[in-house]
Amino acid sequence: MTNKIKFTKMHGAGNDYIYVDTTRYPIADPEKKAIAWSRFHTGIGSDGLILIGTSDKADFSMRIFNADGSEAMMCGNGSRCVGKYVYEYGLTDKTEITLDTLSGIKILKLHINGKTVSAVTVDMGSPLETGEVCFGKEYPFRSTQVSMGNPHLVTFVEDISQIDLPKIGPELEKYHLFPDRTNVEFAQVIGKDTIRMRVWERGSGITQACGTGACATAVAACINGLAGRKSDIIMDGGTVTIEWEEASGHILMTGPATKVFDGEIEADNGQPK
Ligand SMILES: N[C@@H](CCC[C@H](N)C(=O)O)C(=O)O
Repeated sequence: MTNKIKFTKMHGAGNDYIYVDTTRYPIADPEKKAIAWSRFHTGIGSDGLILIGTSDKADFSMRIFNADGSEAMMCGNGSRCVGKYVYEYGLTDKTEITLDTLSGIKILKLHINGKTVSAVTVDMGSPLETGEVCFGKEYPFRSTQVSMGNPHLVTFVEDISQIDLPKIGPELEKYHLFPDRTNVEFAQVIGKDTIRMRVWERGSGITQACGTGACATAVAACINGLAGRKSDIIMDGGTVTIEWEEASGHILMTGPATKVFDGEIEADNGQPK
């Protein structure tokens, strides 16, 4: 007998994940499912898998698995989509939702348009660690490390179109200074408080957008005097607005959340027998 699981494909600025309500469909071996289902030819195709569940500390919980099966502490774009999912699928009628993640409890404020959620503002908390990295002769730039619960390495360059992201992304992801690997962002200031950013994500490769990466980029820009406390981060798949609140020290991320389709998959699809 096959065990069918209902899922929803959603994206935040093009960063696409498979979402499963685990209160209805508990998922065994999520690491293996993330690998199998994220594959484009034999699975559903995605940047990873996001599990929505219950929590004794918050309204809902979120777990995020990259396409290589590794579990991450936080997902900015995913958290906005979880807000849209729980509201539009009737799991809550609240428009302010608490979300339990491995990186702490995040507060989601839903922007409602009729019966749908058009955008979400997430209080991402404070950036945890920041620091400068110099690579000496190996790479001719200075980068800024920022933790948004998960690790980011942000490098500002004069011309982002000159960056060979498929080559340098995986090299920096696994660079010896980063034992837990890192997400890699290259960014270019293109106007006042307007930054173009491209990302190589730890565990998923090039994605169209990264929410925590956008937060890290805005923080790095502010620390390095390249932007003020509020900036627009333009990524391949869309734009998010990041505000680093002075009073609280928290980062507020506002951006879109979009449903693509609902589907059903056999639980063992794509997995080695
Ligand atoms: N795309 C996400 C981040 C997903 C996790 C990341 N690849 C990691 O391993 O830390 C986002 O929108 O924040």
